[in-house]
Amino acid sequence: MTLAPDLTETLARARADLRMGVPVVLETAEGAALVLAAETLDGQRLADLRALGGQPVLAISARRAATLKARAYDGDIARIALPPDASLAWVLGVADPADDLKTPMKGPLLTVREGSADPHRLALALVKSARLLPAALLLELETPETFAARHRLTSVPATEARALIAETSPLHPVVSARLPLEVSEAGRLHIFRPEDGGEEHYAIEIGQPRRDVPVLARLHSACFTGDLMGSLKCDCGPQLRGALAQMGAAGAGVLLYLNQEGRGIGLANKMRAYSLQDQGFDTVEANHRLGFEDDERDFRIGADILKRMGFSSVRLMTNNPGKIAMMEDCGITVAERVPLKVGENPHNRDYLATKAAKSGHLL
Ligand SMILES: Nc1nc2c(ncn2[C@@H]2O[C@H](COP(=O)(O)OP(=O)(O)OP(=O)(O)O)[C@@H](O)[C@H]2O)c(=O)[nH]1
Ligand SMILES: [Zn+2]
Repeated sequence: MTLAPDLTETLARARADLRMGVPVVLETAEGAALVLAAETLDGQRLADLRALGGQPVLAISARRAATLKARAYDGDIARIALPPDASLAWVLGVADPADDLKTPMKGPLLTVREGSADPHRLALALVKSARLLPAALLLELETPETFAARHRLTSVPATEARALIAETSPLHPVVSARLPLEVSEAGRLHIFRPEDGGEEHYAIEIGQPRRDVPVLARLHSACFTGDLMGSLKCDCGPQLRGALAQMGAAGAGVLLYLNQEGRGIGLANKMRAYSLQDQGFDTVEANHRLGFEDDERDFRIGADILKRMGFSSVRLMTNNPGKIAMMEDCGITVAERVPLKVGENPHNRDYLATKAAKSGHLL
């Protein structure tokens, strides 16, 4: 018997540590590396890192590297050698594009090309899954065997973690209860919880949809600003209410409310993107400058929930062809696309036009 955490639980701990600014250790085939998330780094930990000796490396995504004009020898990521005199502000400036225009980074940024980039890639995947900016400091450890235990740090076996982090965590139904809604008194809310300590996702079932014919369905990604605050910058609120209203009128349907705020980058990063949009960048460019892809959502989650609820075929309410392709890939038949065009206003007109031009949304 062991009470020790398994790999999934260890990764959840590592994410929590990184969010608080606590370093974690990656055990690699060659040794081990200390990892710190750039976003939550502080002056003391930077000094502690330097005191260990060696050459710290700041890993960023190729997207961010393109903005900073740093060479990304590793394809999808770049490894910048931390200059000896680099301050905390310097590290944060590489990670966060907020002041790119006001105070452009002074180059050239020296990027590393020798050795394996695998630990750096994994570190970036970890900080991203912790909803932090995709930038991490790594230092190869001289005495890997005892380091984590001596400093009471979470230690992650890199090879096994790499495979696990690419997978979608299994989801389990927790509870469901009757929830009368304005659009239909026959509402029911289901809660699904992932095994990896991540956010729960919800399904709202309206009426008693048949499982043997395509169900009217909507995969809605959380948007705190649009869904709850009535933000005019996007069309999420009207889409959410419009979809529920159509399901209510039809007497049956299922709406998945997926907690993938900001197309999977989290609310804090979405607000960073909004700041960049105020500097003149569009929704896609803003994500790229932050180091993210324009859409970081994992749509397998939605397909898994539908299957768990017994649905295999949907009439999908969306304007996003990517969602349709992803559902089909995940084994859900999209029998019909039901357009969902509501809520255009002067503030979101450019946002919607960009989605049509760059993300292939159907107008
Ligand atoms: N990163 C980022 N996310 C945004 C921005 N505006 C809205 N979002 C997020 O985008 C998601 C909206 O997704 P959906 O409503 O599923 O929209 P969609 O993928 O365009 O597809 P359909 O609405 O189905 O046509 C929500 O998670 C919002 O929080 C933005 O400017 N930047
Ligand atoms: Zn929105």
